[in-house]
Amino acid sequence: MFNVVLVEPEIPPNTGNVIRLCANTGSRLHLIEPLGFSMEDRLMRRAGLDYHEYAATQRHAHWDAFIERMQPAADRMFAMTTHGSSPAFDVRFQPGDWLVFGCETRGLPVALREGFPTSQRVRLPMVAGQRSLNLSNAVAVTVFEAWRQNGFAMPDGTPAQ
Ligand SMILES: C[S@@+](CC[C@H](N)C(=O)[O-])C[C@H]1O[C@@H](n2cnc3c(N)ncnc32)[C@H](O)[C@@H]1O
Repeated sequence: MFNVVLVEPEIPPNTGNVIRLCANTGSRLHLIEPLGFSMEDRLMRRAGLDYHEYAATQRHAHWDAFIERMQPAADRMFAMTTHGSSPAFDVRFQPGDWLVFGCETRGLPVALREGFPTSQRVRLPMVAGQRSLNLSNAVAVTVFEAWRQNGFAMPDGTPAQ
């Protein structure tokens, strides 16, 4: 349904959580390398993921390789960032949208973030003075909001159970 893009994630359990979230919501996951860990990392293994949960995960050598391979529509990509000016709950998400998240310590690279129109730099609300949400929590909130807006439909049009 949606495409989740993690740019250079660093912490295995976060990516493990996102792999499971994508499997549970019918989303595709794109991991932009370099990753801060091996997919065989014991902390990834500890996430206890089943083989089928990896099925919707693709790795890309770097951002430009991702763009060249997937050809995402520029107007349907959203940079999820604490520096965003568009509140996530005001965006009208569509099936197939690309939701782009930064890494745990650095967030999205500034040049990449500023390549998005301000209307596509999207923020989740937080209490004033807080720094950021955990990466996998930010992905979960965003995917469920996007999915909710689209009636919790699956790619083949059937409703979720
Ligand atoms: C732990 S945060 C990164 C924190 C980093 N120190 C920074 O300043 O961006 C990891 C990612 O989660 C997403 N995220 C976390 N909190 C968010 C928020 N309030 N709004 C939008 N995205 C958020 C962003 O994609 C961010 O790059």
